Amino acid sequence: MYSSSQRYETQPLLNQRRSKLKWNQKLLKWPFNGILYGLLLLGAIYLLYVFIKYEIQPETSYTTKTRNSLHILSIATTNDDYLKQCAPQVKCNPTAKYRRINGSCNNLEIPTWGAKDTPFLRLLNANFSDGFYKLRIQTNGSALPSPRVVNIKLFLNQEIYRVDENNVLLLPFGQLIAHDVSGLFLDIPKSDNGGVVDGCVDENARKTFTQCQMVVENPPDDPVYSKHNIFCMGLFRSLTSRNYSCPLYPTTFINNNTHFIDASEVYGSDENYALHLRMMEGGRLNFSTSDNGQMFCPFLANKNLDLTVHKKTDTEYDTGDPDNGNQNLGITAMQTLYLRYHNYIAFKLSTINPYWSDEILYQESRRIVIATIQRIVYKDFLPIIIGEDFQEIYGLNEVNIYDPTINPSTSQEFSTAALRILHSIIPVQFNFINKDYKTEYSINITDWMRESNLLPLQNNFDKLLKGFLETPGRLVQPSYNFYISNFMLAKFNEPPYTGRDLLTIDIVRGRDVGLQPYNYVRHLCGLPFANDFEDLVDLIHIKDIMKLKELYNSVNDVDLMVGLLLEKHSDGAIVGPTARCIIADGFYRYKAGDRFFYDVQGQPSSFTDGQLNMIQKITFGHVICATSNVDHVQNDIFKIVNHNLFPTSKLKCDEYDLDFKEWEELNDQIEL
Ligand code: HEM
Ligand SMILES: [Ca+2]
Repeated sequence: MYSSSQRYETQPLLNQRRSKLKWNQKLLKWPFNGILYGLLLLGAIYLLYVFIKYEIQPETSYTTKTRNSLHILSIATTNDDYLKQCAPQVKCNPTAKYRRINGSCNNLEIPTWGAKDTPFLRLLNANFSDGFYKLRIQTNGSALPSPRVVNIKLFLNQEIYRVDENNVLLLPFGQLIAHDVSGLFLDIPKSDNGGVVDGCVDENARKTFTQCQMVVENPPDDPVYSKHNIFCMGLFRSLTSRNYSCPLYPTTFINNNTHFIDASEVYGSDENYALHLRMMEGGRLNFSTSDNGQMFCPFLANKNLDLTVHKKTDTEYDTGDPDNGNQNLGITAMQTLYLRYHNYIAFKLSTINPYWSDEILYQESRRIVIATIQRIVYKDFLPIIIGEDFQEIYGLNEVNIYDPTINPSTSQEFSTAALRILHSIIPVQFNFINKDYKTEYSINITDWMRESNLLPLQNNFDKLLKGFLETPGRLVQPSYNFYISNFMLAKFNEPPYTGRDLLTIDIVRGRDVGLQPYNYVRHLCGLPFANDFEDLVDLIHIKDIMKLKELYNSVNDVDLMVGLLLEKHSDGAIVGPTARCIIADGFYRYKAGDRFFYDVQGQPSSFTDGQLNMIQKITFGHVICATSNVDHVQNDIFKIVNHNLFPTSKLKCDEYDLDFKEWEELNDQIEL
């Protein structure tokens, strides 16, 4: 499968072939040579069949029209198994104007492509030690290094304290998009009395419950946890297709959200859930109001989330992403922003078209919200991540590129490794900045996880947004901040050392879902296959290569997440070439594989020229102005603009008005 590893074996193979020839010549004299050659012929035909089926036949993606030399093809052989064995029959209405909530019927030939509860795509076949589900081991048969040890040796305390030219807003927006395209749920084992089984507390559970196989032992000399007698991290494996009554081989993982960039974190990925978020009046989404009259996602009382998480209060919000919408203050702020934006547009449309039904107002507003998110992703966000030039030559700036042969699914390599590189931009703190550009206070992100009750107090939402815009971000780097690397999800009122290590989790999650090691993915991306550790020197610093050598037995064992974090960044990008390749592949799929993408023409869902023109004027700045009391926004929304040095360079929110007249009297038949 991996041609370069074969290439390195060329010499011995030739020798073998020479000796075989002599053996074959002897065989010619053998009376049964006819049978032998018959069998050989059959074998050759079979091999040819396998080769054609699995290797030569390109992924049904990328037609000649859109394909270019930077694009990669999935060479996994299992991606169609779900379609063959488990995909439900779905009836689609090809003239429907609005995308379905669960993402089905986007592709009319393969209606489940990109839908909620369908598998992540694999770019390379899964890698499990038993070929099916057991965690990967090293090529020499020994256990892989503990992910916590990998973190300690390579990344912890290696922080670069230089600030970025990008601001903190890149973080919550990036996380919003991550949750739009990916939702991997945990398989939490329960005991007979319904309690969560913790593999750290109960060592037997590690044998009884496969879900507990991922428990991470912290080393006895752990620089942080050992001081507090914490020797174990009780992590769980992810839900598999088996949990969805689809027993695929090898183990396959399911995306709980729609794969498309379709604001599923705002509206939900499930029809009933989406209905429950709606007010059913004026096209609006349900909301709660704070003491000072501001709009927030509906407050929920006494919601029992994760048993392992202690709560300071019961304030929580009902969002389209019940799993993650409350995870930290940043993401909850984004959820709030987009709830408000939806209701703002619904209100605008209702004043233009007072006779529109709730349904039309909801769907048209949703369509506009999705379009603006897609625009921000491709215009502002992605160029920062993969670099403007690369984005251009990859073809990601081309418009109207829908291609029904492209599978829009999120790849496992994308969501469980490449995009997670951006966990390194998580800062220690969020700042709350007031109208006078003064930081009123700061909070540690890790102290307030799953506890977003600060948000509706006073003008905190506005100050937090201002903080995102005005605080320089943390540089992408091969090290997560010290708090998220040790104290994530630390329990309130207990010493803060009970927390988790996000980097350890990211490494082990890659093993959980069976990602191939770095070397193979790097090679898929067109980079030279490393024959030994030293070959990594093209992209990885020699001091890190030395550490890799101490940790791993072979260069073919290095975890994907680890290699991606260590790679030198590509020109103009904030990630290295392998991460860039996987990320670009993902965003290409979300655009070229989405029939409802906002700039697609000639579909029942297409915007009119006038509407498209207007959509193209909506920036993230506009969204922020429309939904908050922030009064100035920078043109380049993710960049730091020093207010004291350039006091007039920002746009004033009250000069920012967009009208929706292009939607006026749009009384044509709307098919749902
Ligand atoms: C304060 C900010 C953030 C925190 C606290 C955070 C934390 C987490 C946690 C705890 C997980 C689940 C880990 C697991 O069990 O496997 C996760 C998953 C993930 N994160 Fe983040 N994250 C943050 C920001 C970001 C950003 C900025 C990005 C990228 C732009 C990102 C991308 C992802 C992705 C792709 C996943 C996998 C999602 C899935 O498949 O369910 N995260 N993050
Ligand atoms: Ca989605």
